[in-house]
Amino acid sequence: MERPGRLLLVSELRVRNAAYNVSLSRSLLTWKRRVSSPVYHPFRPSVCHSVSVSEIISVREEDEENSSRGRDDGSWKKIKEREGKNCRQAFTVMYVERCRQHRWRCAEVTFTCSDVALCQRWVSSIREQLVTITSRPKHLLVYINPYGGKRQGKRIYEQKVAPLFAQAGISTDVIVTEYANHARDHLRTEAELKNFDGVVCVGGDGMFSEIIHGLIWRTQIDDGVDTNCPDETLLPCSLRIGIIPAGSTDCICFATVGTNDPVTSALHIIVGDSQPIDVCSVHHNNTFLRYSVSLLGYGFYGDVLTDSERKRWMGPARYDFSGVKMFLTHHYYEGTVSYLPARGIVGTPRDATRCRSGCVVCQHNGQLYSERDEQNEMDEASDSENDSEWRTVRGKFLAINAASMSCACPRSPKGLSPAAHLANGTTDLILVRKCSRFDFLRHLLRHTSKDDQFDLTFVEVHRVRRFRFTPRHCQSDSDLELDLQESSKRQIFSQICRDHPACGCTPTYSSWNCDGEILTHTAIDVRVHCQLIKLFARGIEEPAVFEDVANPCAI
Ligand SMILES: CCCCCCCCCCCCC/C=C/[C@@H](O)[C@H](COP(=O)(O)O)NC(=O)CCCCC
Ligand SMILES: Nc1ncnc2c1ncn2[C@@H]1O[C@H](COP(=O)(O)OP(=O)(O)O)[C@@H](O)[C@H]1O
Ligand SMILES: [Ca+2]
Repeated sequence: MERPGRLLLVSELRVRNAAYNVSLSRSLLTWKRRVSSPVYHPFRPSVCHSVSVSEIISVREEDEENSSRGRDDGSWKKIKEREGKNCRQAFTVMYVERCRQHRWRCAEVTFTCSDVALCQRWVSSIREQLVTITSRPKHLLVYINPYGGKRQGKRIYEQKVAPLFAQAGISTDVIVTEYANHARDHLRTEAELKNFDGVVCVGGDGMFSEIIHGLIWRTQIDDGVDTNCPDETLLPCSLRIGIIPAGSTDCICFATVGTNDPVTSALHIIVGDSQPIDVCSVHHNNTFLRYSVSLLGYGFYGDVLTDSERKRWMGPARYDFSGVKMFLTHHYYEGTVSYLPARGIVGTPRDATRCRSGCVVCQHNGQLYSERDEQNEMDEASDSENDSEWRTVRGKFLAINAASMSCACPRSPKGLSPAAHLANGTTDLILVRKCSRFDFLRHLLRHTSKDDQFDLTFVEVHRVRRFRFTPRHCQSDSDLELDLQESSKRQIFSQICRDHPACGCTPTYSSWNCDGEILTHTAIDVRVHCQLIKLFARGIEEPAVFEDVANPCAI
């Protein structure tokens, strides 16, 4: 709990019908019920509330108009009734209240006082403090995908988010997209970005992906960066991005906020949170393909996505249907994965610690203390040049997943890589080798339980800065010769399979699932760009310490 510092204002005000000592400092607004009797009363807890100024959404003076209309909760009406016609002055403070499971709500408290001037002084003092918070956005560009998830994006925005933005004094330009890539192309070519303090997307991971593609492209083009070159250092985007979850998985929102709740996301935007995020660039033969911030998955997750796109009419349930189907199909894919292990970093994918709000590892870009200075001097391109560092794994895989964040979502609350960091400049490369259906099910089920999904002989995980994948049929001749023996065996079986298509013979290629969008190429070169973008988020908060909950004013 923050200490209040020098008090700016202290008064005795009333909340409902009780007298409170109310104080305002630069960091805290506190209201504590006055105790009429000095005798200690063990069964009447001292009622004391404290709100960080940074989490006050707004303050409004209650006026005649409000009182005659009667607000939704009727609180001012009740005050008027209690106080009679000779009414008192009142003001209402709206602030963030934490609920269960990382949800935030907008709570209100109405203070009354007998003196008009005092009431106005309170309102203006609180407003003055809010104005000093420069990280809060004032103008936002909002894109709504009306087609994602359960097709509720527009309703969610209009009913749950727009009223909160209005209350917080945020003005918006809203665009409801009319086709796929509308938002991306608008950001690339039309949007007057200098007029905005941030961009908000209402939709799923695919909609978020459109926004980052537009913003990253715009930032690089403005500075003449060649995005087709995988070794180019990309420039970070200055505008923050807010995600109002209205998609099917909403993994990026869940993994950065801890819940998929539109009101919580709106409040994180209003208070001006900022969370840097790593971005992977995906190239094929020196041609840029896509960016990814959460999952790049080949094999199982690629197949689930491809199959589920044909069943969009099912809504989010399509993933469950295709998930079960692809699990039963049990396809594996051959290829070569090469990766550049992340050196000189804090942590491994097998750590018990988690990336949480204010993560110290991410604050230092994942670098060890001793390595930071060296890192500053290091030319990042040398990563790709130092071939001795690259490692190669060849084999048959059920899944190849690169998780640049935990990829937590309601289906898997701890995610594909629970210890992954949001902003340490690495991605966790998870290789699931061909195994029995039973073993693969054990691995998958561990995404939903406390058990370690990596503690299996056929699973390996590496924290990397860069990796490449080549499917077997794209490998060089010399590579292929190594597999000659096995190949002749396969030819016999593939003939049998052509004759009996129902035998379930595995296809040659899968597709890459790139944040929920299908990639057009299978051979890819992936590189992590540390903290390329920023979200209106703060990472998942640890649950409040018991002491603070029980006694919020114990400071
Ligand atoms: C048979 C038991 C299976 C239990 C497996 C549970 C594992 C679930 C892990 C899910 C990780 C999801 C990573 C996130 C990917 C999203 O970017 C992507 C697109 O999201 P959106 O645009 O919001 O729809 N979602 C998916 O690819 C869905 C994967 C679902 C797999 C079952
Ligand atoms: N107006 C639109 N009509 C059709 N597709 C759209 C529209 N706007 C965005 N899209 C595309 O919809 C796809 C799914 O969006 P997304 O927000 O990820 O929802 P979901 O989570 O249900 O997949 C994305 O590929 C996105 O580019
Ligand atoms: Ca999607």
